[in-house]
Amino acid sequence: MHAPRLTTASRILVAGHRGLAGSALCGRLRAAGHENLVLASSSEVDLRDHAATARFFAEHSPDVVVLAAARGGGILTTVTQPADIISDNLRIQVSVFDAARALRVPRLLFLASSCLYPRESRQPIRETSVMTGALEPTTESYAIAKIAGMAQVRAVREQDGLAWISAMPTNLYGPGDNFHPTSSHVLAGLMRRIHEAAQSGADSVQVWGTGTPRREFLHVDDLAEACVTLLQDYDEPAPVNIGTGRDISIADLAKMLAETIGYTGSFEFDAEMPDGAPRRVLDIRTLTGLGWEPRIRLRAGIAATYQWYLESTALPRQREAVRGHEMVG
Ligand SMILES: NC(=O)C1=CN([C@@H]2O[C@H](COP(=O)(O)OP(=O)(O)OC[C@H]3O[C@@H](n4cnc5c(N)ncnc54)[C@H](OP(=O)(O)O)[C@@H]3O)[C@@H](O)[C@H]2O)C=CC1
Ligand SMILES: C[C@H]1O[C@H](OP(=O)(O)OP(=O)(O)OC[C@H]2O[C@@H](n3cnc4c(=O)[nH]c(N)nc43)[C@H](O)[C@@H]2O)[C@@H](O)[C@@H](O)C1=O
Repeated sequence: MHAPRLTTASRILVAGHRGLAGSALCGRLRAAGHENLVLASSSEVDLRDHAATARFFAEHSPDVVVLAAARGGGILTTVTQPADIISDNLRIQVSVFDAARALRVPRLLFLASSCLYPRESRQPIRETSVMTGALEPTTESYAIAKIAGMAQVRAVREQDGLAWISAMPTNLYGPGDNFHPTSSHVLAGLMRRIHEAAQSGADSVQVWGTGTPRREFLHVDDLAEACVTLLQDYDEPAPVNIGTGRDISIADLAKMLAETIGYTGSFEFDAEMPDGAPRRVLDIRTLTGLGWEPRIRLRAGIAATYQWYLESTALPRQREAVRGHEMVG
């Protein structure tokens, strides 16, 4: 099996190109001269639809596929919508993999997730820990869909000899993130809540859970670079971790966000909300062994993301409010 080279002539289908990861990857590919991108939003092609996905693939005949489309969200989404999450993700994965397999697409990268590791994994988590223990209940349906996706990628690789690979990104953040109050991941959700508290002069901000869980945060531009490294240089059956190898408690993340935003109030921890996994930090030696390393330190990444948030979301909303329009959430 020889993985085809990624060239500027490659037709690269990025599924999920409007999302956090997909948009950063498209930016990275275009910056390197890859203009031959095959893209469709979910309203153009619903990837849960097996027949529509097959037609889309047949029409465009991609050489490379990156599956960055998924139904995801933060801990509250995975707790409250497990049935939608397992069904949509399994269907998206099966449609995309079957369509790519029918065309014998030679190169495919599937983005799984670090949340598929067992809850009590030894830290930092090595790739060999996949399926070695019970899952974290708050993300179980999402994790099982991702594990099934990785199994399908590996099975196609074995049966058909195609150079398909899987990666497991850690918690991502950056420009283009979802800042919705309930469906977002922690960094974007807290950034918005702390920003709004600073604007309104609130004395305290609510933080979900106990603040003790530890997470690892990777800027999405580093993720995009990691995807390119894997497409260029990795062709093994084992899935690869994408992270920073450094973690931080949620309480300390809240403090770092407050320092960036200039918020001087206090935090109230809501222990009624789920904590999720007690700790998740990845062993990234497989990826650093290929020459990739994370470049954006968390404090700098948070500052850049906050700047993006102000420019894209907060300032237009403030201008609307000044003009007397209703503020939209
Ligand atoms: N964000 C994170 O912290 C992490 C993400 N991941 C994984 O990385 C990948 C990318 O995540 P992220 O960028 O955050 O996700 P986003 O939620 O930002 O974007 C997901 C994209 O998937 C597309 N999509 C969803 N459902 C469908 C559908 N039925 N048909 C077609 N397209 C669909 C959406 O397209 P549209 O906009 O057109 O509706 C959207 O742009 C996912 O596989 C995710 O599981 C893994 C670890 C951490
Ligand atoms: C990568 C992985 O990420 C997800 O798992 P998670 O890391 O547990 O998700 P999270 O980012 O939503 O929360 C991290 C921690 O932070 C706490 N927390 C505090 N305050 C807020 C808050 O305001 N919002 C959120 N969302 N969490 C908060 C929260 O209680 C938890 O302890 C998977 O769902 C799945 O989507 C996935 O792939």
